[in-house]
Amino acid sequence: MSMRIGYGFDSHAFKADVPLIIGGLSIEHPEGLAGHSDGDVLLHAITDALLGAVSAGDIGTFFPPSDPRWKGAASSVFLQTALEEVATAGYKIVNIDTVLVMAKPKIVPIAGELRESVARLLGVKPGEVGIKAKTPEGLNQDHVAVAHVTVLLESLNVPEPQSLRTIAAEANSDANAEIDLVVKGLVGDSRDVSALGRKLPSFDTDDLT
Ligand SMILES: Nc1ccn([C@@H]2O[C@H](COP(=O)(O)O)[C@@H](O)[C@H]2O)c(=O)n1
Ligand SMILES: C[C@@]1(CO)OP(=O)(O)OP(=O)(O)OC[C@H]1O
Repeated sequence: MSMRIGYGFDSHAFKADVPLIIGGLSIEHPEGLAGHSDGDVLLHAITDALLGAVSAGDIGTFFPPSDPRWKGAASSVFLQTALEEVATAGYKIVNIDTVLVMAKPKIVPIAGELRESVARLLGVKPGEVGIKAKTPEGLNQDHVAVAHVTVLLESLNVPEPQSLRTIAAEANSDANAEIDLVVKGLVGDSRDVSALGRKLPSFDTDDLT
């Protein structure tokens, strides 16, 4: 089994009169996050962490901010593409850990809901998602939301070539037994069908002496 680690970061400025969406969750707050898309800072950082873990580029290479198709888009669309890249590379998520940095709103009271939302979007259990928060103390960034994300992946369970051979051999012998049964059903037990499908000499071998 092989493991991969990914790291993602994003930041968005707060903006009046837009909905605040973090981790796919609508949060009651007087301001939302500015962005070309819905500005979901956490889903953008998770998307980059997943893409980075499988060396598949970053969110902007798949969804350029210059492309009008992504104006106001739900960030779950970006996340879905990153999940497909992870699966195509032959990996699945082990766990994910996050830090949100913002002065307001307080994250801890809604951390449970955030975990549920992110876990649902990722197709993992809530216990595999960590949500933590910090204020931007001393950074003079009270009007900005920042997200840091790490993700751990492990390779999908692909059978070893040896067990594939065993599966093929078993399937083959099952098929042979089934053919024997069908032939017996058709011609009855009076004929020996065990040699059907095998090459036999067309002359009597006793004649060889
Ligand atoms: N937006 C936030 C920021 C912080 N918290 C919680 O407060 C704790 C103290 O934060 P400091 O940045 O002052 O160290 C932090 O550990 C979080 O539990 C929060 O809920 N939401
Ligand atoms: C998500 C994209 C999609 O156009 O735009 P934004 O919502 O502006 O988000 P950002 O994290 O600044 O940039 C990544 C872009 O790909």
